Amino acid sequence: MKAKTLDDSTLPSASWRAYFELCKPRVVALIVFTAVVGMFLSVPGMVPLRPLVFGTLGIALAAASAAAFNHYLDRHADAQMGRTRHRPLPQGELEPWKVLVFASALGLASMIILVVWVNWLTAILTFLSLIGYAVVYTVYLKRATPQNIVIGGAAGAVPPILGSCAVLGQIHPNTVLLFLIIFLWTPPHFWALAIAKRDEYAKVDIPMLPVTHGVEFTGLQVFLYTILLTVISVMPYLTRMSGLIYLGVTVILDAIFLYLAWQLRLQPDNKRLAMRTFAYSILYLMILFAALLVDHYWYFYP
Ligand code: HEM
Ligand SMILES: CC(C)=CCC/C(C)=C/CC/C(C)=C/COP(=O)(O)OP(=O)(O)O
Repeated sequence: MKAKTLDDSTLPSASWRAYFELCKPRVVALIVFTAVVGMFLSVPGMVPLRPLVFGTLGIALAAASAAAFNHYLDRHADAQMGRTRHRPLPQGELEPWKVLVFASALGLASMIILVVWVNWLTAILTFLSLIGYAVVYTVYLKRATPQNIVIGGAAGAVPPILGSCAVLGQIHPNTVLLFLIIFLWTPPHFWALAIAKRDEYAKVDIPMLPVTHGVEFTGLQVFLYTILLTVISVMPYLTRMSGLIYLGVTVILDAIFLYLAWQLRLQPDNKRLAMRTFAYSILYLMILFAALLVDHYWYFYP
């Protein structure tokens, strides 16, 4: 544990910042955004207020809980990697038992909100995503196979289905397409970062693809998954779920992603390029989901 001084974790604000960081706020923000888009795409007009407010809150709390469990369970590996060394647990800003209580409390609050004010199906599916990420991925898959993020990625791809379920009480077929988009986006998103950080993963014996199969093979996989992503990303237009605004935006987004992934395939040792591809992947998903939303309402309120 770090010595207590007046200018760090002993101050309440520093402690709140640490708890906030446990929730991986930026990741959770994008996850929640995909869930909210799933809600809006399930109805022609405005989403009823109750599922909108409580569904969003319940899903956000579950994702934050999963993130906090991940901080707790990975605290030893996190202490050894430059990218994660600054986190609250490796820094000794919080004691592990407090993080466990915090993560459990968020998870419990999420379940109560979803069961009482939303519906059982959303609560069950959200719970499965939480367990999928916090337990199946973090505890088992991450250290078991280089396909860890492909399988574990399913948990992060479910939120649009959760959003839709919160509104309709059932799974809308359109949101399965949104699930597939995030599912196929995850490998290029993460493997681009893993190429850049492969030495750190090797140091802590985590079998990420660039560690087990090298950067050339990983670069090829990033490119191939980006092609699959391109194909699935135009499906909302082809199935008439979305219109020309969505198609126009997506084609541009895909072209840039394909270009970056192709470059990465040619120069898989280029860490700067790998980080640029990773950063772009986040922008890609954000803009694609925003385009789905704008497109949906453009045709209802032209
Ligand atoms: C198994 C699935 C996934 C894996 C393994 C993964 C992995 C990662 C990693 C290692 C980082 C870097 C975090 C850091 O350095 O603090 C990251 C960042 C990020 N990820 Fe993912 N991710 C996954 C799924 C998702 C999903 C589903 C979303 C959202 C829909 C998402 C959104 C983000 C965002 C927004 C960031 C940037 C965070 C920041 O700037 O602090 N990720 N991801
Ligand atoms: C609805 C619901 C409950 C969703 C949960 C999904 C969720 C929180 C996904 C987060 C994805 C993510 C940041 C994975 C990285 O974990 P990592 O351990 O590989 O990365 P790290 O080394 O940065 O911690």
